[in-house]
Amino acid sequence: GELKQDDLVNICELGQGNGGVVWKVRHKPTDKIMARKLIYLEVKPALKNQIIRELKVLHQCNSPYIVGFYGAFAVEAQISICMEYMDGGSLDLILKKVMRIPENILGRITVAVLRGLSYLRERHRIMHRDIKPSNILVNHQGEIKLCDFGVSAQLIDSTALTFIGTRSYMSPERLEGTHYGVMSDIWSLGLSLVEMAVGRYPIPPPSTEDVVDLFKEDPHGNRPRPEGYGSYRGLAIFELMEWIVNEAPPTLPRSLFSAEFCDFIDRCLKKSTSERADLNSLLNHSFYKRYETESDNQDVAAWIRQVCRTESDGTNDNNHRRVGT
Ligand SMILES: O=C(NOCCO)c1ccn2cncc2c1Nc1ccc(C2CC2)cc1F
Ligand SMILES: [Mg+2]
Repeated sequence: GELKQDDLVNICELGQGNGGVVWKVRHKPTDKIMARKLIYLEVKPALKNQIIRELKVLHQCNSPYIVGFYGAFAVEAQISICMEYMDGGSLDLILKKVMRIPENILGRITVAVLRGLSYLRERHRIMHRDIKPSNILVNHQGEIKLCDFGVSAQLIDSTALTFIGTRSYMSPERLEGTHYGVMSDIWSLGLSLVEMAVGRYPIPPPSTEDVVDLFKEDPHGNRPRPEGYGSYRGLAIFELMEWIVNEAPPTLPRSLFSAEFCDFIDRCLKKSTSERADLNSLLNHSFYKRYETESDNQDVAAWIRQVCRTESDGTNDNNHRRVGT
């Protein structure tokens, strides 16, 4: 049945994105645990009703690679989007816990994102529009799913001016304001994978010694993160956008990653959309092929357990309390 505010009980806050806050809630009538995103919108009632109507299309968005949807409603100026609770959280938070994500896990993430993008395009004729680590969620079953994609055109229009992220995963053509499409999602995927592989936002690209330093292991096999590690101390947002449009795209260091992974990234991060790989060619790339055969999610489930265990019992040096952002 329809979700309504009075049936939801707050358990704890899961996070604050630009323009939205997400709560872990319990739906009393069904005792179901959900994630409830609240988006503050001062729009005329007609537009609010249109947004809710457009969000209801999410009931038809059923894929193993898309976060489940329970319902959407508006109370005054707040839009609520109630979705599947993913107990492993988003990949940006995971990345803060570990130094970087191993290539085999990035391969499984790549399979899930490409299959999620294909599902959205083939079945719903939409692109994601906001691929980045914080919009890729995982759970303890080892499932990897997409959220926060542009299903409601009116919500996109109503929030276009406020939802500018702090760091840009936007493609050069999108930053230049020319037409863009799912090719822009491919750029964002490439940039997100480089960030998760190296352990820091990749623009401006880390120097070779930066990367060697990022990968230096102490004898115990991992290194506590020094202050400010991973948190982006570089360019201001406008300089960053200029860099993306004018400078060469980031690449992966070939000495630390497989040739297939490096090639996959290079094809995603072509600045010219005509040279950039499209969805179908990536679904035939050797890097994707290497991981698409996995029949279950046990490898990811084991990794998530290990990451969450180290965070809880603090066995891992990675968990030194980090100051700064
Ligand atoms: O939340 C968003 N941006 O995040 C910025 C604010 O933290 C956005 C943006 C544009 N959108 C256009 N239509 C929807 C959304 C949308 N939210 C959203 C989309 C899909 C789902 C699926 C059920 C999983 C959940 C969602 F919350
Ligand atoms: Mg988000």
